[in-house]
Amino acid sequence: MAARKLAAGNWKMNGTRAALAEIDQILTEAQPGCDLLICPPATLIHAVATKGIPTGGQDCHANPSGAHTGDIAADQLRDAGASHVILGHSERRTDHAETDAAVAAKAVAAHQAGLIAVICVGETEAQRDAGETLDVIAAQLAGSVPDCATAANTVLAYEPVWAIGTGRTPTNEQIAEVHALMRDRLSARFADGADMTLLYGGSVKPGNAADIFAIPHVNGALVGGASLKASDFSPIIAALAAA
Ligand SMILES: O=C(CO)COP(=O)(O)O
Repeated sequence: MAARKLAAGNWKMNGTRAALAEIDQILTEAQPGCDLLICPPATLIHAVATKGIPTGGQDCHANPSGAHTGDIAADQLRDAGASHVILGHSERRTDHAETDAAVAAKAVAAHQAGLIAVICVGETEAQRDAGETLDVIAAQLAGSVPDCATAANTVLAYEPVWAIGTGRTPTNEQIAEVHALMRDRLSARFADGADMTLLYGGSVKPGNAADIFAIPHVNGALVGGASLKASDFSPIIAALAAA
């Protein structure tokens, strides 16, 4: 099997039920050969999943249940209709001090619940400026991706922290360098690492999507702001389908 193409939208803390009309519009733009995923806020997971589009959470707890006010278990996401969960997003790593080990434990919980883990890695601007990007990514991959990862249960997303929500993107060469490293490390560690879907995320827009999808080992995108409106997300889906 080859890596599947995936256009994933991360709605972050945006959207109320009024936003569900966008899902209907996005569904009309679905393309053969390109998987779709919407990760809405937890309050909308069930409603989005009910529309028949693959749906993901944005985090889960490492434990299956218990006294963890405000948290959500992988099984609960699954019960609400989710098939995926984003883990280790830089906003979680920063806002909630999530370590690589915590992300890996969440990924194990996600796999046990039958969810596909979308595990995020990415360097800060200071780390890039210091020439540490490849070391940072390699360390995050080693620490955040659990041994039970397979191409069927895990997707990786490279999201440079400095490119998220800023309108800035790395050069194609910089993206290519990181995705090649990811492919190498995953292939060396996992029997089917060559088939794992690798996403790029960070200021993906209709205007830059086709260029980014032409980069080797970029199998799709994890899109923030431009996934909130079908008018922005649909051309990105079309660009991926055409890549
Ligand atoms: O963080 C992101 C997706 O998870 C990227 O967000 P933007 O597309 O808004 O830069």
